[in-house]
Amino acid sequence: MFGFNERKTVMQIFDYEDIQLIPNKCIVRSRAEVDTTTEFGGRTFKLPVVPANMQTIIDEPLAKWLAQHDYFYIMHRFNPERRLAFVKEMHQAGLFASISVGVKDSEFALIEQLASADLVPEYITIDIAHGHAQIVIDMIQHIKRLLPASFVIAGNVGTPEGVRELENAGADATKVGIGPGKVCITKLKTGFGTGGWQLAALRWCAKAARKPIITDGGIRNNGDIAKSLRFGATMCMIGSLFAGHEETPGRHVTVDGQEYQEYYGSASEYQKGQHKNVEGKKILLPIKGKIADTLNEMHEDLQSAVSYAGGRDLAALTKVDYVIVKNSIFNGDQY
Ligand SMILES: NC(=O)C1=CN([C@@H]2O[C@H](COP(=O)(O)OP(=O)(O)OC[C@H]3O[C@@H](n4cnc5c(N)ncnc54)[C@H](OP(=O)(O)O)[C@@H]3O)[C@@H](O)[C@H]2O)C=CC1
Ligand SMILES: Nc1nc2c(ncn2[C@@H]2O[C@H](COP(=O)(O)O)[C@@H](O)[C@H]2O)c(=O)[nH]1
Repeated sequence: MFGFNERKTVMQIFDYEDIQLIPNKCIVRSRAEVDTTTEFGGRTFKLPVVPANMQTIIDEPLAKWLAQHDYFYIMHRFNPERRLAFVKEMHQAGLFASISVGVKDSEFALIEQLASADLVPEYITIDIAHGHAQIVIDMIQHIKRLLPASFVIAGNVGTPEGVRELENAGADATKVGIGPGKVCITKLKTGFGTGGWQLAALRWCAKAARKPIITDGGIRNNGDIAKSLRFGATMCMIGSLFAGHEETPGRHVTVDGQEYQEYYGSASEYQKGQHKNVEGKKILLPIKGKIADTLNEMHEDLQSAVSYAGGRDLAALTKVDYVIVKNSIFNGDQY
């Protein structure tokens, strides 16, 4: 499958399910030798993975647990009044603070309040559906002016032009993915986005990027993490694979004797409390057990992937050959 980029040159269009990576000769005696750590924003994390900054995926106790165990986290922005105290509490506990902001006037004011209180979050993520926007550029510059030591992640975008503009404005990393999420309906409601070709969009954006990219949405299997690194991601933001754990905060519901957890979009009516500009839905996922077990399995699968790549750390994944085996648009999702 082929499409055209902005310069009208032909590019290949594919998604996670369409790609298979090609093995190289193994150079480790055991997968346990493989190092899956990654450096991001001046810290080293155990995995190139971050749970989505959504209300049914992360809360403050889980954020604290992730930081204590050397995983990257981004706290969501849906308890806006808690963020100042959250930064203070994380710092008092000797942990890094990583918060999300929007772009409303009150969010610009929050940055001013943090600066006046001399509270400097190590990471600030600007979390907007359509991140290729002047208001996001304004917010990046506002943060860089008042909190220059914070590492700023800006998004979401879906084009090289979006990546470059946010980087040029001062973003330290960009987040790529418009509409590939499991509970996303943007592609159906608006006709726009990277849903169905997120991996190709990542590749397209990564070719233009000079700073790290977080790929966001569409990861359905642990092998998709290795594929994301192959096509240019430094980090993978994941919602649905983390939804439904004992520690994730979605409400539990019982249907026909089976226990489920809610996973809903940040632009769903469940998040917003009203049916306005809805671009997200709610699904129920069976309870999966402990998040530590899922992270451990991701670690093992990624170690195995690196061994297939013929290396001993994540850099090996960035160079492997691949084949495109098929193509489909919905990535297994239904409206
Ligand atoms: N990654 C993705 O594909 C998507 C993610 N989301 C998530 O949903 C949450 C809510 O996002 P968002 O609605 O941006 O947050 P906000 O409600 O904070 O809106 C962002 C601001 O941008 C304006 N805006 C203009 N055009 C758009 C547009 N096409 N989409 C969104 N805002 C627009 C909004 O004004 P006004 O409301 O008046 O238009 C508002 O002032 C976020 O957590 C986001 O990550 C939502 C959709 C897609
Ligand atoms: N279009 C929408 N996208 C959303 C919404 N809420 C969150 N998201 C995005 O999805 C990913 C998680 O994707 P997954 O495939 O791993 O489940 C998340 O990080 C957001 O970028 C929404 O309401 N609409």
